[in-house]
Amino acid sequence: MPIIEVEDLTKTYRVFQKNEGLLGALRGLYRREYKEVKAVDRIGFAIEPGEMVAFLGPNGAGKTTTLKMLSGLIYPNGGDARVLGFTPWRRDDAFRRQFSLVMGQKNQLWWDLPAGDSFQLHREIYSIPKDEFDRTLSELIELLGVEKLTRQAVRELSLGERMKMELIAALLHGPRLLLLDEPTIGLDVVAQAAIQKCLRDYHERRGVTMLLTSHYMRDVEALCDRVIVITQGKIVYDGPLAGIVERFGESKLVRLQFEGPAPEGLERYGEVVRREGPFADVRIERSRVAEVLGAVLNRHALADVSVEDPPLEEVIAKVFEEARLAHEAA
Ligand SMILES: Nc1ncnc2c1ncn2[C@@H]1O[C@H](COP(=O)(O)OP(=O)(O)OP(=O)(O)O)[C@@H](O)[C@H]1O
Repeated sequence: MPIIEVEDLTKTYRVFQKNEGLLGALRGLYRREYKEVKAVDRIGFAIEPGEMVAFLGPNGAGKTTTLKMLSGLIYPNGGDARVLGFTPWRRDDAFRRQFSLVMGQKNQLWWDLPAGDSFQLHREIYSIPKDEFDRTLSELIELLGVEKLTRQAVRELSLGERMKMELIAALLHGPRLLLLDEPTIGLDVVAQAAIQKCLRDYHERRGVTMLLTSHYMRDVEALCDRVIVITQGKIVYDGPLAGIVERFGESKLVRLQFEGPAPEGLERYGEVVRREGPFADVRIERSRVAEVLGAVLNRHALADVSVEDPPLEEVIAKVFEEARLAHEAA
C-alpha cells in the first residue's frame, strides 16, 4: 500500500489586493478586492514505502504548499490525500507520530539553548521511552558526527551543524515518512554533501520514505531515483530520474581527444563548446551521436572519446521552460 496517495489535490489562496496611494488604501477599507492564486491544481501521485522522491519545480510552483497539505498544516480546497493511511489535515495524533517535516528555512530548535535540551523536549512531546530515546539519540549523533555539539547553544552553531541538529530532532521519534523542504538551502557544497550522506545512510539503515524539495540538483542526484516535477501547480513529469534526461535532454556532450591537434570544421556535427590542443567537446543531437562518431572515426585518428548526458540543471531548466511555454499557450 502506498505511503502517500494524492488525488486531484488542489489549493487556491485568496490574496488581498492593496490599492496604491492613500485614496486606494481608503477605498480598500470598505471594498476589499481579492485575487485567487491557484497554488496547486488537481495533482495526483502515489509514493510507495522506502522510496526517495524529489519534488522539483521553479519558484512558486506549489511544492511547499503541497508539503504543507501532506503534513496537515493547511487544508486543501479540493481533492484528497492519504498519508500513512490518514487524512493529514485531520491531524490525528497517531499520524503526527509517524512523520516529520523539515523546512530548511525554519528552525524548530530553541535558539538560545543547546540542541540537547530541545531533544529532551521532543522526548516529552512524543512520549518516547527513555531507553529508546537514549539509543536513538546516540545512533543519530554518531551518524551525523555531532558528538561535541549538542551541549552548545544552537545560535553558536554553523548553518550546516544546525541543519544536522534539526534532522536529529526530526528523526528522534523514528518517523516512517520524512518530508524535506530544501534541507540544504544556504549550505556550502561540503556541508550539502554531508547532509546528503546522512540522509542516504539513515535511509539505508531505516528504510524511511522521503519526499524532498530542492533547487540543488546535486541533492537530487545523490538521493533520489524518482522525480516529480511541478510547475504552475500542475505535475508535468513523474518518473525515473534517468528518464527525465532521456526525454528532455535533447543533446549529448561528446568529448573527443585526437591523436594530433583537434581539426577544424567540427561545427558541422554540432555545437563546439571547447577546442583546446587535441581536445574538442561537441554538443550533438542525441539521435545523431552514433552517426557522428562513425564519421569522425572515419576521418580522424582518435586517442579517446566519451559521451556524456547534459547536466541535470540544464535538463530540468528545459522541463520548466517547456511547461511555462505550454501554460502560456493554453
Ligand atoms: N500563504 C499564502 N498566501 C497566498 N499565496 C500564497 C501563500 N503561500 C504560497 N502562496 C502562493 O502560492 C504559489 C505557490 O507557492 P509555494 O510556496 O507552494 O511554491 P514553491 O514551489 O514552494 O516555491 P519556492 O521554490 O519558491 O519555495 C505562489 O504563487 C505563492 O505566491
